Amino acid sequence: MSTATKATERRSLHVKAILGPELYARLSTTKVLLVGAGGIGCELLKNIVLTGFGDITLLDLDTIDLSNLNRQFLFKKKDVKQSKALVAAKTASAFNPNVRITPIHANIKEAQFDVAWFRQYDIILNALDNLDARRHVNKMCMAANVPLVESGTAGYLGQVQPILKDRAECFDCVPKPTAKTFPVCTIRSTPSQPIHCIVWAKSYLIPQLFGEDEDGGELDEAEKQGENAQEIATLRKEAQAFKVVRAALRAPSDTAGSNAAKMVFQKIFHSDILNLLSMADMWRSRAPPTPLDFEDVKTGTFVLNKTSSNSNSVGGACTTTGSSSTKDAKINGANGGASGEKTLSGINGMTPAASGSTTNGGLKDQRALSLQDNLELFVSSTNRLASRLRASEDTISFDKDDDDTLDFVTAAANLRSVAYGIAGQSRWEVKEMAGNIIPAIATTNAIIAGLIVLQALHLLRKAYNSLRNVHVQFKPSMPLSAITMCPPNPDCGVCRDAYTEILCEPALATLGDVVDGILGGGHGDGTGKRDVSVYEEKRVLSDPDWDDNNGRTLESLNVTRGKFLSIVDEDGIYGTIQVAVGVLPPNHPIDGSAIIFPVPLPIPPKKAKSPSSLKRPASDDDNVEPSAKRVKTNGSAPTFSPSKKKRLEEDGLILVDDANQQLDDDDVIEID
Ligand SMILES: Nc1ncnc2c1ncn2[C@@H]1O[C@H](COP(=O)(O)OP(=O)(O)OP(=O)(O)O)[C@@H](O)[C@H]1O
Ligand SMILES: [Zn+2]
Repeated sequence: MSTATKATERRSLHVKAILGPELYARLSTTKVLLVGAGGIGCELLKNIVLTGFGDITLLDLDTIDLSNLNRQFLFKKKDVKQSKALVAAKTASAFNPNVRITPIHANIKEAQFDVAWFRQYDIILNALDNLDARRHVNKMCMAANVPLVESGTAGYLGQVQPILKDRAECFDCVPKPTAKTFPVCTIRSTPSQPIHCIVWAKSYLIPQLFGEDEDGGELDEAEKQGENAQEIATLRKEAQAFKVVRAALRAPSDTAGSNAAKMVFQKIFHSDILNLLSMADMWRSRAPPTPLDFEDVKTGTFVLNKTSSNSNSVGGACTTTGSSSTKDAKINGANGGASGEKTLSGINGMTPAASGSTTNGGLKDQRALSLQDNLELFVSSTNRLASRLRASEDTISFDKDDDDTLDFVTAAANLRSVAYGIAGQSRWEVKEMAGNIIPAIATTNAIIAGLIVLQALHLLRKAYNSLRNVHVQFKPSMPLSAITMCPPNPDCGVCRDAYTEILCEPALATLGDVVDGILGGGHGDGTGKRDVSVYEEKRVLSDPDWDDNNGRTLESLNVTRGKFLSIVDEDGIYGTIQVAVGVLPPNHPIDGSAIIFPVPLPIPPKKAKSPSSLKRPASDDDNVEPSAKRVKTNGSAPTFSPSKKKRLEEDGLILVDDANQQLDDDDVIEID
């Protein structure tokens, strides 16, 4: 026996003693899937290897970034840009010579990872950082009936949730916390905090300048609806002005394009602010903004309190009750002493490293930026983005890791902050706020990874009474709270559905054949032919009054491997049947049937509810009813031209027209 093997044996003595010989022996053949090799994933991989799990599949779609190295300790600097799954598997294999780790560099949502693939595992451990992937794995685990341990951390906070179909709540049983919301007016007209300016730059300005062109359709529509004509005229003027600067940003750099950055600046920080000032009602209870002037800022002669003289009231009063902005802010060295009295430093927003200086101390990203710094950054980042548009990119959207967009958002948000007398932010802070980043804490990840293993062991032992939802919380008196599992939410649109699977050739199987086959001919099976609607995600493929797609193949409807058909009972008597689409086995005869149906057919549970409370198949982000009254589709996903509001909402923000408006709690903040 080699020395290494002896050392491993010695080390496993403790684990064996704790787990007992039976469970310990079982672990070596237990097939575990670990999804995510990031902060939690690295800790967890180390834990399960050392616990004695012998057959691990590790899946992650990403490559290693330099910024991962502070906490994802399975990676070294030389590994940057390599696959996380491959490197983590290689590093952790050395911890136990008996472990087999199969790395997969892929997205867990890919079609190849269908229900049959999930079913091969004894347990699945999630170490993900986004809701979409979490929801996907949760649903696949419901379909495959495999236990799952879900987890997440956000700074000092963390959570572990064991999930087992029919026994405990699934990930979607409980609505997630509502996203941070801002009234539209606060973002568009009356910001009072740095975050308002950052959201404006990231979610409004970037799409306006670098996103898809707006067709003005929504204004035509608003006009038809008889909305305030004057306000619509103002918005049209604004849209027209955006068209001009958009064109300049795309024009060759030796023509109008050379001046594009200045044009954008003058439009958004001068003309638009003058327009806003003309709405006198808006500034009755709050300090008005100050228009900025490009040349004055550039030459250092800009004076902050140079207010607008235009005071025509055109209404448009905003219902938001934003606090008035403080106008005694100072511009930090902005004017090179030209006026002396106006200096806007980072004020509250300044990091210690940056305090007192614009040029020295701390990391480059953490220093406070002067007004002139911001102007320079604005011009250079606008020019960089414009040259990308001219070169090849049709549209550019914000990405915290895209330096050009981050620089642009930093500069634009800070310039707007100057206009509104709000504290400026360092690039670092803007990245954190715009990217919704909560700094990851390695210790929290480590605690959570340990708790995941404990819950996984309970699941494998079938010690269901020992399962707990565990929270790591910021309470010194009780840093951990363990909550007894709740039964599934009877209204959950994911785990209360009946899951089944067909194996088929999607190019031959028709929608009608699949649905008829699943419903079956009579009692004791799929409960027979009845009025149903059929969906794929949010697409309606058929309903009792519309069967145009029934003769079409699944392939032509884009319902292929890894996807689900949801069969919803229109009378509200039975629960929804979720039909997972899988592939025919390799030995299936060429002249065999195009569809293999499950035996026995699924029996959807009877619902206690009235037809009026019909629930659509769960989806991740809207509250549309399930019935066939939704957008019908011939197979391709419906396309929208999202309004500005919608786009802002897609950024994770719910925009309300009025600060008092009630919100649905369907939207969620992700924790990572
Ligand atoms: N759909 C997915 N399929 C596979 N892996 C995924 C998927 N979504 C997220 N992941 C992986 O989950 C891991 C989450 O880890 P973590 O929260 O530490 O994120 P990170 O990207 O490493 O760090 P940061 O976001 O702070 O830069 C990441 O490695 C990410 O690539
Ligand atoms: Zn559920």
